[in-house]
Amino acid sequence: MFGQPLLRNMNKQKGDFSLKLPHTFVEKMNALLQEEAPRFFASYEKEKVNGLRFNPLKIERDAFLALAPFSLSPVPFCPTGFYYETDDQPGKHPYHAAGLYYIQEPSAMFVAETLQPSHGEKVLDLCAAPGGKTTQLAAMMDNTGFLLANEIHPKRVKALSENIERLGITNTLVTNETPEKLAEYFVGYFDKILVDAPCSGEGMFRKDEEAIHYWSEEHVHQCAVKQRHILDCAYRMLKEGGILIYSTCTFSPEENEQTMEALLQKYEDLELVAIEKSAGIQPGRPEWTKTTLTAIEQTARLWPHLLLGEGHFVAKLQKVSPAPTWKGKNATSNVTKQTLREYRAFEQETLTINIEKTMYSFNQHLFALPDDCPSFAGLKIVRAGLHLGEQKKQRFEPNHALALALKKEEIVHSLELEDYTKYLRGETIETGGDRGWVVVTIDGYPLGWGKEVKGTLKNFYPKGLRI
Ligand SMILES: C[S@@+](CC[C@H](N)C(=O)[O-])C[C@H]1O[C@@H](n2cnc3c(N)ncnc32)[C@H](O)[C@@H]1O
Repeated sequence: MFGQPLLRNMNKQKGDFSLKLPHTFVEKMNALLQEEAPRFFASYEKEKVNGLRFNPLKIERDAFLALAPFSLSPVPFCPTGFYYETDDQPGKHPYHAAGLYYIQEPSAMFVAETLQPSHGEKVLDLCAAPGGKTTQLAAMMDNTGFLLANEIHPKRVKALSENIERLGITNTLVTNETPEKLAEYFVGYFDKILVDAPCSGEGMFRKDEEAIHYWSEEHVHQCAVKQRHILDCAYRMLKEGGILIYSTCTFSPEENEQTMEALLQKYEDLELVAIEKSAGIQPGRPEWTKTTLTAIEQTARLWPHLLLGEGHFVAKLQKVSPAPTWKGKNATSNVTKQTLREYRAFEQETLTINIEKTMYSFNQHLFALPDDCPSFAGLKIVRAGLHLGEQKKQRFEPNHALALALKKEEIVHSLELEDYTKYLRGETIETGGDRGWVVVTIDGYPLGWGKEVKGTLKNFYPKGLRI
């Protein structure tokens, strides 16, 4: 349902936010922006805007708009993105648990749009948690090809993995590695790489006031050093002709224009590719580089005073000369006949489809690997494609991820409920049926498993997700 959140939000005043901004940051932005600075600082007095992206892996745009009980208006630079009103609280709706959308800051949606991965490509999201861009990339790839989503921090990788599960993503390997380790494995492997870099977060001050407390000039410098190191690793993993996207949510030229300038000076075979700009998106600033590099105008800046969203920087580069080619092998199945037989017996009873992928088992857990999945021996794997379930004594127990990756017509027994809170709270539900494995659906969209035995549905909604 379309509403007018833009105008209402634009007019909401937030109080004197600029008073909380670090003094040195204010001085620096004044010096950089000069006569534009008052408009920039005025944006801190406005309420932040909220965004969500519907999930085209599960629902089409018109069906989503007909179903969503929120006030929505389109984000001009992302076809799947919408602004919503703060009072809507889409994160609390069962449609969120069903993975029909991902809540994401609107400017952040522009990054994956710039990468534009195609079906069947090999794509790396090197700094991926909590998964805003990974989930967008996987949807653009229509769950085909191979997507490696990596996150260095063990706690943050869990959130990434859960979001991938909720959105029904099946083409992704989730790893918890350093960029250096991945660079040893994947020399010249990827068609497209996203480095959504850790940064000083200046563009998020309005959304996340904690970022203000972390800010210092020293932190900006440390981030710039870290970013260059991550980019070195990304460069090694890019194949000839491959595309690299670099993005931050900060304003500082040291982390943006100057990081790109240093990268281009270091690697002669990297070239900037022009990013198409519309809807208030601005070019990067040559005058903020050390060598007044004109080509930097091809990069993009999203400013909170010029569009409805927070601050972002995006650059697109291409590797133009021959690169070493990948020498690795693809993963092969390690599954025993017995495990496969038990899974197929479950599948025949429960699903109307056969999942024909390379099967892989970690301990008793069975996964359907993404197409052309490279061998991952020695890497810290958090999720390997679609988690089908666990082999228990003489039976197969399906995983939550499988329910969330299915369409209603792929399920033999499903159950619509009048009251979803009971299911999402993990309670047992009296159904009167005796059908075995059942997928609980909301308006036909899977929420999770239940096992219906002698009139009662035993609840398999994961404990960690219960409300
Ligand atoms: C801007 S956030 C990524 C946001 C994510 N792409 C999304 O759209 O949801 C940057 C990520 O980089 C990770 N990071 C921090 N230090 C890193 C390093 N040295 N190498 C790789 N990633 C790092 C952080 O943990 C963080 O999750």
